[in-house]
Amino acid sequence: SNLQVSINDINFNNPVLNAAGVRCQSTTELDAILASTAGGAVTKSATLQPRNGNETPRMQSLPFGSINSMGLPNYGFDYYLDYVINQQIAGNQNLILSIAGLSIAENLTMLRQIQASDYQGLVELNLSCPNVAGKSQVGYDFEAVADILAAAFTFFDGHLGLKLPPYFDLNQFDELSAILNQYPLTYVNSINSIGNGLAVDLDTETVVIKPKAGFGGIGGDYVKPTALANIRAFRLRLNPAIKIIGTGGISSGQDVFEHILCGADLVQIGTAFGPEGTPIFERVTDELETIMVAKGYRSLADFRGKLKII
Ligand SMILES: O=C(O)c1[nH]c(=O)[nH]c(=O)c1I
Repeated sequence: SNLQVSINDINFNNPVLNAAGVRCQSTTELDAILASTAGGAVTKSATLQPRNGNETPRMQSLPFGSINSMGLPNYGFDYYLDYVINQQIAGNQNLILSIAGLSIAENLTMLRQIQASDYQGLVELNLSCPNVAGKSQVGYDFEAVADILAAAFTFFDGHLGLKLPPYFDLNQFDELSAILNQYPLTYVNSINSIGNGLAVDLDTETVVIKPKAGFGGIGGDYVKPTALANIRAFRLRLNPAIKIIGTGGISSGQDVFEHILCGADLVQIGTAFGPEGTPIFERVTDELETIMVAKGYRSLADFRGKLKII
C-alpha cells in the first residue's frame, strides 16, 4: 500500500513522525529518528536561549501513559535552526522545526529569524506548553492566539503549523476554528498533553514528579479519545487547505488508522516512542499497512477523514 503524504509539496514516505519533546532534544537523537522508518523528525520545542528545564524527577511512565513537567529543556533556537538547515542542504525535507517562546515577542523573534534564513521546511509554533510555572497556555487564550497569528502573518510566508492543547467544549472548536480559518496556516497539530494532571505513588503516598507540586501533562493511552475528538472536530471545521497532524495516544497501526480516519494527514508519536525507541516507527507503519490491506485501501486518501456517524 501507498503510505505517502504531501503537505504543501513536501513529500513524506509515510505519515508517522515523532512528537516534539520525546527523544528529539539532541542532534544525535534527531539523526536516529531520520535514520529510522519514521516519515520525518520534529525537533524539541525551542526557546531563543538554551534552557535546563525543570528539576527532576520531571517525567514518569504511568500504567497507561506518562506524566511530564519537563519545563522546556532545549539547546536553544540556533541549535535547531542550524540542524534543520543542514538537513535541508543534505536533501532532507521531512523536518519540522518546533518553537515555543515564553512570550509572543519571543515567538515573533524566532519566526523573523526563520523568515530571514534559508529554511523552507515546516515550522511548528507550540502554543500549548503546560509546564512553565506561572505561564498559562497561549492556546487557551483565543485573543492571544489571534494576536500572534495576525502579527506573524504580517511577515512570515513559510509553512506554519500550530501545536494546540486539547479542547473539551464544542463551542471552543467553533470559536477557535473561526479564528484559524482567517490565516494561511499549513496545519494544526492536535493534541499536546492534557495539562496539569496528577499521578500518585501508593507506597510513598507522594506525587511522582517534583515540579509544580506534581502537576504535569498527561500523554499516552489515557489521551487518545481526546486526541481523536480534537482531530475530528477541527477537520469538520477548518478550511481543507489547513492540514491536520494527529498526536496523542498512538502506539499501534490501529491508533494511526483511527487518527487518519478522523482526519489526520500526518501523525506523531510521543509517549510510546520513549520506552520503545525508533523501532516503533517500523512496527507501527507495518501494522498500518496490514490494516489497510485487510480493508482493501490502497492509499491513505482512501479513508482519511471518512469516519462515519451512526
Ligand atoms: O514541559 C515541556 O517541555 C513540555 N511538555 C509537554 O507535555 N508539552 C510541551 O509542549 C512541552 I514545551
